[in-house]
Amino acid sequence: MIDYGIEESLLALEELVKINLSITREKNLNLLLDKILTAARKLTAAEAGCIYILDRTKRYLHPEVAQGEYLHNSVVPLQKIDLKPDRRPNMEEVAAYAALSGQIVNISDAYSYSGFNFDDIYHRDRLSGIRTRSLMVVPLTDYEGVSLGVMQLFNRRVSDAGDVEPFPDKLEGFVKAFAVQAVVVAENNRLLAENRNLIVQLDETNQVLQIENEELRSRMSGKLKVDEIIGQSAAMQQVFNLIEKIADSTATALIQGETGTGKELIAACIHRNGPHRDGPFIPQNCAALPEELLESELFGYRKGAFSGATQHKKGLIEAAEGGTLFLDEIGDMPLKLQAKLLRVLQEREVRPLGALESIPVNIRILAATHQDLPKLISEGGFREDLFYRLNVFPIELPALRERREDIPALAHYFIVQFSGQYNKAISGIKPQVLDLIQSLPLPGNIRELRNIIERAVLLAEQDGVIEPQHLPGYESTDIPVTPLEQELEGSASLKDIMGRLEARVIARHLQRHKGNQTRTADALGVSRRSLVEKLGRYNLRENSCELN
Ligand SMILES: Nc1ncnc2c1ncn2[C@@H]1O[C@H](COP(=O)(O)OP(=O)(O)OP(=O)(O)O)[C@@H](O)[C@H]1O
Repeated sequence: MIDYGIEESLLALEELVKINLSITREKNLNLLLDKILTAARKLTAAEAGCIYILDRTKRYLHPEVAQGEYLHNSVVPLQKIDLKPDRRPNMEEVAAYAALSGQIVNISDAYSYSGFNFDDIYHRDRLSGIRTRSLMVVPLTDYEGVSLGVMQLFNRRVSDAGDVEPFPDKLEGFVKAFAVQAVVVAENNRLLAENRNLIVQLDETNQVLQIENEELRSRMSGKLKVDEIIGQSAAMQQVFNLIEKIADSTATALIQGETGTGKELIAACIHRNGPHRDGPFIPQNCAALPEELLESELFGYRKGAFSGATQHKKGLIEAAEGGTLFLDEIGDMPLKLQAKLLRVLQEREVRPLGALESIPVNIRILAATHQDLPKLISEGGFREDLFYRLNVFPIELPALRERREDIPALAHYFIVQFSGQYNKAISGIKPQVLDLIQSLPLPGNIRELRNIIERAVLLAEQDGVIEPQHLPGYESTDIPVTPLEQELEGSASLKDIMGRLEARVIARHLQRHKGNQTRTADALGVSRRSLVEKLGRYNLRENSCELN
């Protein structure tokens, strides 16, 4: 044990450095707290001690470690301490007082001091037969005053045979400095542990999602291969059921859904699972080309069919032989081409521009649209007969907002995809980011979600996780607190805060106007009577001269 005479300060400092080194190496938070307490007891020659840690709500101090015969094995276990019983600061309980005020409390004899309620200590002493005399209560705060908890040290006894002594005042600064160091180490430790937990949690979530997905796929894919299509929602399950029913046939299907809901993906899935799977899958967007060009793209032409036709060109219908032609945005197909397409569907043959003969084709035709085709029919923009031909098997794809439960799995899927593409090792996404995404309107559906995740992966740390600031247009909802607000917010109510602010402003103006009430009232835009009333209320009268 160390006694702090002036000449022994150097020795004590050396001891402090040793202790600091040993606690810096400790990774387990509880063991670390235990080491901190051992060290503090050594520094102060305290017979016993304990550490309380503040919980996340900042409301309760929880006993974490206790040392010394009558605390450690006590028949009365240490209880958690409420910092604000009945919403009022608990200034009676010494540990609560130290935590709330940030002050060290140093008491030479608990039995002759009446400033705090020591009933618990007296009760424990009665049961243990040990008398608590001196105690030092140290708030565990870091350099910025952020509180971790409180350390209590009991009964300074410099030698085993000696009496209990008060803790010397000059020890306070020393213990406080030690506490700050210890808190920083503990806080870093806690953050590290939290980070590790978070990563483990993310890994677990990923694994769960992966397992769920695999299970789902194996259930679905008794026959159906739905790789690359994420969708555990009931709405998507229905879609998979439908696909399974038609996949075996060569039936035409009309896939309807908003932009970005995955129409092309579903079409490719039908193709992959159908009898034409070994043939080509050829997609063509009917809205992407003007009429003539679309016609020659789809139907092809013979040499000399028109002025620029210098050689034969096979159309996509012919090129899709033995496979699937996917006509996206079919609602935008011009009426003339609709008539020609109907013929292909009915006759199963195609006649290129300028050809005399038709060519038989064995293809599957799938079509998709985001438009309301019956409405288009009623407006004369779409052929009814073609609609019925295509609509043999309608598949309605739900918007992403109708199946938000799929968002986490989709997000993870895209994270993996883009992490690979951009050579990053992103390990997951924070739950609150998923919450944020799930609350977005997402009119662009899965394509929009995919873009959001691609951007987030690019912005995230090389081996980090996706955080809120990686989302587009993210603004922190934490409004920064000014130092003045911080200071004033110690007051209990808004009225109290406003009062203190008003008093400060008036005092400052009074000072500026050398106590002259009339000029101060003018400057503040209030009547002199009102100013006088406020001066009384805030006890500022002596700062002003009434006769001016
Ligand atoms: N269920 C899904 N699982 C994984 N990725 C999906 C899913 N649905 C769509 N995607 C992806 O979202 C993007 C948009 O999908 P797709 O092009 O199939 O939508 P679309 O409905 O055909 O869009 P548009 O109407 O604009 O043509 C693609 O990158 C696709 O791979």
